[in-house]
Amino acid sequence: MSVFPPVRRDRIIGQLPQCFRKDAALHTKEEFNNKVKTACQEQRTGTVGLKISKVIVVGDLAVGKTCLINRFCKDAFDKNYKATIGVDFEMERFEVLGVPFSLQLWDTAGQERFKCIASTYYRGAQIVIIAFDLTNVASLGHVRQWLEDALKENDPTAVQLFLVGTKKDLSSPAQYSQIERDALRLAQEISAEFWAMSSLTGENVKEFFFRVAALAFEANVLAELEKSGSRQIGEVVRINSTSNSLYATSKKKELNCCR
Ligand SMILES: Nc1nc2c(ncn2[C@@H]2O[C@H](COP(=O)(O)OP(=O)(O)OP(=O)(O)O)[C@@H](O)[C@H]2O)c(=O)[nH]1
Ligand SMILES: [Mg+2]
Repeated sequence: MSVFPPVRRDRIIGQLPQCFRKDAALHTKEEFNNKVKTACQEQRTGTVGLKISKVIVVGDLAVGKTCLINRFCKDAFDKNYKATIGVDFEMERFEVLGVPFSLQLWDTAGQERFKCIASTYYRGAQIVIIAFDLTNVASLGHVRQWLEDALKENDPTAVQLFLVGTKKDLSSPAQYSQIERDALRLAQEISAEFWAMSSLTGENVKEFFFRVAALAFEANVLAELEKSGSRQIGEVVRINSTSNSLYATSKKKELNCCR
C-alpha cells in the first residue's frame, strides 16, 4: 500500500506540456523522449516514482514568488504583501505518464535581511526558478545575481533553469513587449526557459508548473536509465544531448562564469 495520498485528478500529465517561447526553451520537442515513454510503459523507471525533486523559487522581494506558488498549489491569491521570512515549502504530487512524481516547491525570501537564512536551503535543487516582475526592470537586472547565488549551492550542469516574468496583468502591451525582449535575450544567455504569467488572473501558471514537472520527470527518468545501464533499450542516454536541446552545448560554458 502506498504511504502517499492519491494524486489529484488535475495533476495528471499524459502529454509533454509545450514551452512558452520556442526561442527560449530548455528543449522544443513536441513529445516526451521515446526512451522515457517506453520506460514508463514497461514500468522501468526505477526509483523515480519515489523521488521528490527539489524546486527553489528565488528573485527580488515582492516580485510575486509566494503568490505564484499559492496560485498553483492552493488556487488562491492575496493582494496584500506579506514578506516571506526565510523559507516556506509546498509539496505537489503529479502523475506523469502513469508514474507518480513529486515536486517540493521551496518559496524563498527576496528581502536582503532574510537572504542568508533562505540561501541555506538552496542546496540540492534540481530546478531553479528565478522570478522577476514584468513591470520592474530592476528586478530583471538582478537575475544574474540570483542565479549566481543559487548555483553556488548546486551543480550547474544538473540544474534546470527557468526565468519567470510575473504580474503580466499589470503590464501594458508596449511595456510587456519591451521587457520580454530583454528577458528572452537574458534567458538565452543563461540557458533558461522563459515564461510570463499572472498569479492574479492565473494566466500560464498551471501550464508553467506542468512544464516544470514534466521536464524534471523526463530528466530523472533519463538519468535513471543511464544509471541502470540502459544498453537493453539502446545506447546510453545523455541528458541534454538531443539536437532539439537549445542549450545543449552552451550550458556548461555559460554557467561556469557564475561559480
Ligand atoms: N497584480 C498582481 N499583483 C501581484 C501578482 N503577483 C504578486 N502580486 C502582488 O505583489 C506583492 C508581492 O507578492 P509576493 O508573492 O508576496 O512577493 P514575494 O516575491 O514572495 O516577496 P518576498 O517574500 O518578500 O520575497 C503582493 O502584494 C501581491 O499581491 C500578480 O500576478 N499580479
Ligand atoms: Mg514571499
